[in-house]
Amino acid sequence: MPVKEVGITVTEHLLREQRETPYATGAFTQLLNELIVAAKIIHREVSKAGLVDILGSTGSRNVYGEQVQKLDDFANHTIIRRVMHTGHVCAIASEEDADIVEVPQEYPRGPYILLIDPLDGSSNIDVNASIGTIFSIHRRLKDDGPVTLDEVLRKGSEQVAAGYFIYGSSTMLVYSTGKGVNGFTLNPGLGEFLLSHPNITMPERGKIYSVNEGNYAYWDEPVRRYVDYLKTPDPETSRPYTSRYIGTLVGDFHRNLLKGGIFMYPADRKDPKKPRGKLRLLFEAAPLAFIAEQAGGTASDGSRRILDLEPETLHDRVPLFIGSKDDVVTAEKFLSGEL
Ligand SMILES: O=P(O)(O)OC[C@H]1O[C@](O)(COP(=O)(O)O)[C@@H](O)[C@@H]1O
Repeated sequence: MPVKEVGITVTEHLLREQRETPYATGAFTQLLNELIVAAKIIHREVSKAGLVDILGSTGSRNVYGEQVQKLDDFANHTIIRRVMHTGHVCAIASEEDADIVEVPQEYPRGPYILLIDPLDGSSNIDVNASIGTIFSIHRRLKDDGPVTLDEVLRKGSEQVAAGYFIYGSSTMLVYSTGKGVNGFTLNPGLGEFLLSHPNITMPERGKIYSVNEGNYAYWDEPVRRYVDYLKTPDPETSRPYTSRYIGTLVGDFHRNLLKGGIFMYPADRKDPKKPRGKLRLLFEAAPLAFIAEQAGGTASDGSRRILDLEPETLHDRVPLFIGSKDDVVTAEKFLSGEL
């Protein structure tokens, strides 16, 4: 792969990848281009959120019993509407929808299944902190006919692509099709995502840890010991690590992707209904694990590789330890009792 030219548009980058993919039909490029249009529309609403009636809740609750924020709803419908008519997807699964959203038979349908967390970091929408959109793309198993749940409940290692948009100090797209990770920044003047972070690689070990320490009392003992270890001074291992926690998975992951470090959302005993933590395997953990591994990092549930986990239901939750390889491996050693 020739040296990436910073500043090329994401469409040019996609077309180059397409040219290097013998069986490519252009369907994937067009699907991602529609996702990008949806993200630009969401970016526009996010950037003026304080001025228009799009903050606050819709008053309804999602499949997890969480308040649905207006921007959640807007993002969900914007993505589904844009992607539905491309002719390249046969089904969409969203964190905000209880069931699979199948593309009606009368619509042109394609080989891809799109999974989305339309607006990640809902708790940060009203306070102007970074939020994001996470996506994961699978190729369907069957040639046609109704899409069945087993075609959607797939291991993360079967993803053909994954990525996220982050709406922060700038709006960025970070994605991978399994050939490394690249980052693009939206130039609002041009309305184009331009290559700004070619071939992102995650440092082997970081100096940052991100976790909601407010849950400390509810963690298992090994998790507490690991976090205590990170806070214990030892210059040789750059400890104590610095604590950083935005409370938006995409934001915390993105920082650690660029600077190194570990993000954790361990299982906790706070809510017996959620023994396996808060984050969703299909919509959050698997797509970010795909990016992490493509950038030389890793992701586990504390003992097993996230990309090997077989989802049982659409809305499975999973503990998540993701980031620099050495840091996640050390965390796993604490959780297994080796350390
Ligand atoms: O407020 P908590 O418990 O620390 O949880 C924060 C985590 O929950 C999330 O907001 C969950 O995602 P959603 O906003 O998509 O529901 C993550 O982005 C974030 O890492």
